[in-house]
Amino acid sequence: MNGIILALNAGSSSIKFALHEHRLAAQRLILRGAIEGIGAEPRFTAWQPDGAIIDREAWADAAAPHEQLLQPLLAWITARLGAAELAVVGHRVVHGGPSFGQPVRIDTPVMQELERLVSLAPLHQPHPLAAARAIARLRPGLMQVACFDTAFHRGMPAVAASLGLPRAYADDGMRRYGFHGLSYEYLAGRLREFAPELADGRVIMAHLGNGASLCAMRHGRSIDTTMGFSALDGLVMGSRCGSLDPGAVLHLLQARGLSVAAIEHLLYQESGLLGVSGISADMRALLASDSGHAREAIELFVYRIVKEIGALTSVAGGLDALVFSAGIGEHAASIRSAVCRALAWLGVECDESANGLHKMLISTAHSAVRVFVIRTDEEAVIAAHAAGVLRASCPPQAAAG
Ligand SMILES: Nc1ncnc2c1ncn2[C@@H]1O[C@H](COP(=O)(O)OP(=O)(O)O)[C@@H](O)[C@H]1O
Ligand SMILES: CC(=O)OP(=O)(O)O
Ligand SMILES: [Mg+2]
Repeated sequence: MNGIILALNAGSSSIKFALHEHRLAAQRLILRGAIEGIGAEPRFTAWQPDGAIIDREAWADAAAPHEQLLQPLLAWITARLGAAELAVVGHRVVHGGPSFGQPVRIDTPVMQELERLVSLAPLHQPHPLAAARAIARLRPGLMQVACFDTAFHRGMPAVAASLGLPRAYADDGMRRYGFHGLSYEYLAGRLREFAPELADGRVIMAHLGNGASLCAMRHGRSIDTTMGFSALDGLVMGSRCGSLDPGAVLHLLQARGLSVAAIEHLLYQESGLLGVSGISADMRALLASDSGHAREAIELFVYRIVKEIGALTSVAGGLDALVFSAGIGEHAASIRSAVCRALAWLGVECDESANGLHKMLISTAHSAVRVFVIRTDEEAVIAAHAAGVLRASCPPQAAAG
């Protein structure tokens, strides 16, 4: 099976994409791109594999939602591809619910099942579904594949997945699912490549982007993670509060009289770094600010990471390696440094000069825990999964190519 694979990753504040060529069962990156700052100042950028910029422009008006940005994105991709044909489109779908534990071809029943999960991930789930519908209209017959953030955590021990609710609710799919699984799958693969002696050990990965979570791994598999039933749980994020006493939700409903829609908006869109700082959900803006509220927001962000690393270290029975990734984890040296300082009791020792240079290994030779910065690539995992589903659907003689 040969052809071009489009991987689409609609996150909460960005749409990232990549084009890969699939030939002779190997994948080659052609280009990658992103629309960032969605909801504030959408900017489109496309890069060659070596990082050179192909195109950069401000796009549409500030209020344009994900859906409106898809049309110009698809037009740009089509123009760029020229005569080359897309063979398959892979989508990052945040929630697979109880039904989907591996990548699946999107058809009408799958689409209906995924629509039912929108309320569990209102910031994310609608975007790939809207994209899949738009692509089906423009290119009927083109195979589309859903790749799930939740799938990586499917094998989590039952005790880690339990919400502690009565059994009937658990039987009905109310469990801790975990997210950012495509990123964790990529990071686990990379760690195995360059530090195979650590890949089977006690590892905590920190995916710190607009959405943020931690994942504890043994043998490269998830044993627990900070996000749970929804992508609201765990760490403080750009505009999500993270772990919240459920009593606070009852209070908002009963004593404050907020509607369900207002509470959903409050918890997903108005809280976290944005809510605490009153300035921005964007870590860059907070780091550049001299406001006391921005400092408080950053302090809370770091505090929750440190606290949850403590909990996950207990679950893993110790810590051999800590990996920072995603927008903040890859670029914000001061955040990494603050987390490492607070983990000195675990024997974590950051090499500040390597950290400042964003080197891949940022712990000192004496550190009891090796600390890495690894650039994540969810799109590469999406492309590999999409190619796998396409290959599996090809007749054997075609699949040989
Ligand atoms: N150089 C940087 N310094 C600090 N934070 C950064 C930097 N670059 C990106 N970020 C932060 O990364 C976050 C976005 O991460 P990303 O993984 O791209 O998000 P998404 O969840 O939309 O995929 C934002 O908070 C942004 O401020
Ligand atoms: C699940 C999630 O929070 O994703 P993102 O970080 O892309 O918002
Ligand atoms: Mg992301």
